[in-house]
Amino acid sequence: MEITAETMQKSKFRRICVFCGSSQGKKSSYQDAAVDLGNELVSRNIDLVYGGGSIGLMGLVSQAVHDGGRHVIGIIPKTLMPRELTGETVGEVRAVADMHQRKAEMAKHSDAFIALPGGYGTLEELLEVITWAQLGIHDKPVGLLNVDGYYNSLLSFIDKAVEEGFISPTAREIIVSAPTAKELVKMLEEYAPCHESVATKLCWEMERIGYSSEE
Ligand SMILES: CC(C)=CCNc1ncnc2c1ncn2[C@@H]1O[C@H](COP(=O)(O)O)[C@@H](O)[C@H]1O
Repeated sequence: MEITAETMQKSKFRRICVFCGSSQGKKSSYQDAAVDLGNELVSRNIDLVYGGGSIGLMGLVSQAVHDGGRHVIGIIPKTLMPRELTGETVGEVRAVADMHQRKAEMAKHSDAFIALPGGYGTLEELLEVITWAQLGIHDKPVGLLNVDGYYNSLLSFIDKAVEEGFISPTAREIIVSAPTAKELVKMLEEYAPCHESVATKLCWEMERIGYSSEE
C-alpha cells in the first residue's frame, strides 16, 4: 500500500517495540506479516524499537519502517554488533552491555509491544513484558500477531493456566492477539488495562536494575 498524507492515521503511540524471530520462518506468510506490520506502523506515524540487525523477521520489519521514512532504533548488545553476526542495523543503533540491558532499554523507549512469530528469544521477550504488566511495572499494551495461527498453542496453554488457577482471568486479558497487523494495532490503541497490579512499588525496584519508563 502506498502511504500518503491522506492514508496517514494518528496514533496514541509514538514508538512500538517489536519482538520477532532472528529467523525468517518457513512460510512466506510470516515474512509478509513482518513487512505488513512495518507498513502499518508507518501508516500510523509510529517509530520502531527492536533488537537491531538485519537477520530474519527483525530485518524485514526494520527495513519496512525505515523505507517508509519512520525512525528505527535498534538496541543491540556489544557482543552481537559485528556485522557478520546480525547484519547491518538500519536507522539508529544503540549499543548496550548485555541482553538484560537490551530488554530494559527496548521497554523504556516504547509505548507498546508487539510480538511477531519467533523462537525462544521472542517468547522470552514477550513473556517478560507480560509479567512486568502483571506486576504493575508498566501499563503498556502487549500484542501478539498470531500469523496463520502460529501462536494458537501458546494461547491454549495460557487458557489452560487460567483454568488451572495459575493465571487470573483478568491477567489473561493482558495479551491482545489478532491475525493481522491492522487489526492488532487498532486493538492495542483501544486497550485499557483491567488487571489488578500485584505491587506498583516494584517500579522503583526495577529502576534499580535499569528499567524505568521514558515519559
Ligand atoms: C551470535 C548469533 C548467532 C547472533 C544472531 N542472533 C541474534 N541476533 C540478535 N538478536 C537476537 C539473536 N537471537 C536472538 N535475538 C533476540 O531474541 C529475539 C529473537 O530470538 P528468536 O529468533 O525468537 O529466538 C530478538 O528479538 C532478539 O532480541
